[in-house]
This record gives sequence, structure tokens and C-alpha cells, in this order.
Amino acid sequence: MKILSAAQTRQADACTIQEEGISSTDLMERAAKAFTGWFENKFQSGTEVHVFCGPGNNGGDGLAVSRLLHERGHRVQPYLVGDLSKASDDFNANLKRLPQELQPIRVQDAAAIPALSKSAFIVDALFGTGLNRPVTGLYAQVINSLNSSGATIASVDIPSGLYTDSQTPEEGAIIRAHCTATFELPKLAFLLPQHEQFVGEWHVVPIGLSEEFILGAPTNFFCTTQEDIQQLLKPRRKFSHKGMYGHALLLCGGYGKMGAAVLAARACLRSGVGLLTVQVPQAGYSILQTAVPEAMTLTDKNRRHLSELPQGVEKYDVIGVGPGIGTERVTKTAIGQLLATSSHPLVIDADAINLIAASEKLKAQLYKKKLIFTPHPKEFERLVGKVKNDYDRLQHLREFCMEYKCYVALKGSHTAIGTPEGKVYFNTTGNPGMATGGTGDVLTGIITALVGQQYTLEEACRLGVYVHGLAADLALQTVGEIAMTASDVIDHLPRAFLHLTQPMP
Ligand SMILES: NC(=O)C1=CN([C@@H]2O[C@H](COP(=O)(O)OP(=O)(O)OC[C@H]3O[C@@H](n4cnc5c(N)ncnc54)[C@H](O)[C@@H]3O)[C@@H](O)[C@H]2O)[C@@H](O)CC1
Ligand SMILES: [K+]
Repeated sequence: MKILSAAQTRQADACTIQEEGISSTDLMERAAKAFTGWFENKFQSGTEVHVFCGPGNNGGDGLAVSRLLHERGHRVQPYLVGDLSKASDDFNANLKRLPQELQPIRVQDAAAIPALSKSAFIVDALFGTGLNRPVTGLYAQVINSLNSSGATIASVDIPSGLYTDSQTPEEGAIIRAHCTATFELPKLAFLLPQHEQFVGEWHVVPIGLSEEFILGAPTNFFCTTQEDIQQLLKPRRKFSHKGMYGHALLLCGGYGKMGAAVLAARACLRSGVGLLTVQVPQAGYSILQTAVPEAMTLTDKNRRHLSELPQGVEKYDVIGVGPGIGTERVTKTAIGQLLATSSHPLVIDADAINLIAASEKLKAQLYKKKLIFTPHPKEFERLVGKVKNDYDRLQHLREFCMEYKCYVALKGSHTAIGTPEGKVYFNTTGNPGMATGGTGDVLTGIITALVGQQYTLEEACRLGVYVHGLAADLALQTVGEIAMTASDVIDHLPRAFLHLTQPMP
């Protein structure tokens, strides 16, 4: 699913109106109906709904929503905030359509801002994607007052004051919504951790914008949906054998961190790899053989750390490296050898990233390789330097991937996958239960398995990240967020793959 800019969204609206031969008020009515349906589904409440409307089309939506909720038996109070002399045509059209008994309250100065209680419901329709400067003055006072009321806030399209696709200036007030129903496509701002406090839970409500326009609209940003993933999955063939699903090598584990190798190996095997060899330092031999009997185990000559590549390294289809390996000098040498000698696709995680980030010599060896990096934000900063904010991080992600022609799965609540073409795919599965040690090792194992099965690097990243989050979402039902461990994520991989191959109702 594409993510469009605010400007493209406006064009999509205009194109839809032209294509369908409808008026912009008709499209607004559609949007208001979609929001009202979502709102009623979400909040079956008898309490009064306070709808705050700004002067633009977002405010127009608010007025139409007020009318529709009123028609459906809700107690509604609309508020018209600020200077209405420049109100949009569709705002005015919907103001006229308010029934007699629905008298809006004008809020033209701070004294008129109502004091709402915690139990109130607020619909925030002050500003949408047409916001073109930070919110200050009376509008900011209204926003601050609504935020501090403690009432439940549902935003129309986007929390008012939040810029859709660029950094909101510091001085601008922003609504802290509990939930947001956004029209047709997700907005880039929703996917960034720095906006967590504003966006809350968000849902996309379709309003039938021009498919043709959306299809043709250029963008670098995408959200991965279940449909996208199901189209990527390759069924296993009846007459297939283990040789057809790849032989993966994992270079993982170190003294005190053999668990990382166990987790990566178990996840790799649960993700369909044909054969798996794991090389661990000598101290890990019994651990691996006992904990993961399906994997073949090789030992490094070093007792505690990765220090060499296995003999015949060419025979593997993919190599996953990093979890638990540490940053010893001998390990750095081994990573150097790996980058210098291997033409395999490499999945590079954890301390392998840290070692590369700290060495210009290793970095210089990254060119012309088939590479997937799976850093968390701190590891990513070690690679690219300090970032200023989430938009800056995205820019660095795109530039790094384009420079090294590699893939990066930048882990987070919406893991962002960068590609050599400068595209970014945001993931839509996963939950805070995954914020615990070992889940990254699991992801390395999954992606390594998928590359081994001849998925392209892009497919392996998108599918791997999605199924990793989906397994955690399925684990929620039995273990919940607090108790979730990385092993729970592995244990739910079978259900996650089943869910994707045989979608449940
Ligand atoms: N264009 C369309 O056909 C549709 C638009 N829709 C709604 O319309 C919204 C976009 O509407 P608009 O483009 O009218 O924009 P907005 O309603 O977001 O706001 C634009 C108005 O606010 C003013 N403004 C912008 N920033 C301000 C600030 N910081 N302080 C004070 N005033 C400020 C502008 O001068 C303009 O009058 C969408 O988010 C969506 O809710 C939906 O009804 C779907 C159809
Ligand atoms: K809004």
C-alpha cells in the first residue's frame, strides 16, 4: 500500500472528483460517512460527542460528521473554532446543512473554550492534511485545553497540528489523539516513533479515491499489507526435497551468548530452510547439538569467539552473521574475511554491524555485495552517524541503501525496510511484547532462511519482518505482551505461516 504526501492526497481528491463527475461536497459526505461508521463501531457510547471544527475541509468533515452522528441518535455538540471569514466552500455548505436543533458554539477567544471532563468524547476536526504552518494562538489554546482535559479524542484524518509528511516545527501545538481514522491511505507521520503520543491507534478508512491516480502516483514510501505478503509467499512443491530450500550457514554465538545462536537457528529452521549449519565457538558445541538437533554444528578453533570461516564456505546459499558474536579483534578479522571472500548473500546483524560500523576498512568492503542489515536504531546510528529526528533517520536509511546497494531492515514498532532504489517499506505487524532480548536474533534466523529459499533480498526482508511480527501478534493471545519472550515468537512461527497460507476468517 502506497503512502502519499499531503500534496498528492489533494491531487487524489481532485482526480476522484473529476473522474466520477461528483462534487467535492459529495466526496466530503463519503469521507464523513466513513468516519462516522468507524466511530460508531469503536465507541458505543451514550455520552455527548463534542466536535471541534477548524475553517478548512477537515472542519467541513467535522460538521458533516456532527450531522450524521445526530441523525443516528447521538447527542452532538459542534464547535466552530477561529476566524470563519476564510472558511472553505465545503465547510460553509456543511454548516448550512446542520439541522436547526444542532446549534454550533463559536469559539473565537480563549474565554469561549469549553472545560470538558474526562468522560467526554471529542472529535478533532480542526486541521487535516491542509495544515501549512505550525499551530499557534487560539487554535493552540484549544488544542492544549483538549489535550489536558483527559477526554477521549478521535481525530479526523490526522491529529490536528501534526504535519503529514515532514517534521512539525517545535512551536506548533498538536492534538494527542487516542485514535485516528485516516482517509484511504496511511500518512507517513503515523509510522514514526516520535509521533506515538499524538497519533495513538490509527485505522485507514477507505473513501474510494481514484485507484488510477494512486497507482500512478510516484512515492518512495509503502506500508506492507497482509495481501502484499500473501502474494510473495511461494508454495512448496510436491516433488521437492531439502536441497531445493537452500543450505544456510549461521555464524552466531559467543561465550555467554550461545542462546543467540540457538534462537537464530531455531527461527531459521521454523522458516522453511532446507538445511542449516551453525558454526559456534567450541564452548557452544554441546549447547547447539542439544538445543537444536535439526541443525548441523561446526566449531570454531577458538573456544569463546568467532575467529574463522568454515572450510568450504562457498557451498552455502546464504550466511547469517552477528547475533551473540561479540566484538573481539579475532571476530573482526573473521568478518573481514567474510566480506572479502564471500559472494553469498549475507544477513548482517548485531555485533557484526557494530564491527563494520567501527571500521572504515570493513565499510569499504561492503560495495558490490548482496547485503541485508538488520540494525536497531542505535546500531543504525553507529553505521550512519547521529540522526536529528525520525525524518532524518529515514533520509539516512535511503541514502545508505542507495550508496551500498543494500537492504536495511531498521527495527522498530513499524520496522522500515530500505532498498537500493531508495524505497522504504514499513511493516504493519508486531507489538511491544517484542521489546525483549533475543527477538532480533529470531529475525536474523527467519530472513536467512528466506534468502536460502531463493526469495529475493527485498522479498526476504518484507516477508521476514512481517511474519516475525505476525508470530508475536499471535503469541499475544496466549502469553500477552509482558511475559512474551523471543522463544514465544519462534513457537508461533508455524501459526504465522499457516495464517498466511490459509487465511483465517
Ligand atoms: N479535498 C477533498 O475533497 C476532501 C478533503 N477531505 C478533508 O479535508 C482535509 C484537508 O482539507 P483542507 O485542504 O481544506 O485543509 P485543512 O482543513 O487541513 O485546513 C486548511 C485551512 O486551515 C488554514 N490553516 C492551515 N494551517 C493553519 C494553521 N497552522 N493555523 C491556522 N490556520 C491554518 C488554511 O489556511 C486553510 O484555511 C483532509 O484532511 C480531510 O479531512 C475529506 O473530506 C475528503 C475529501
Ligand atoms: K484532524
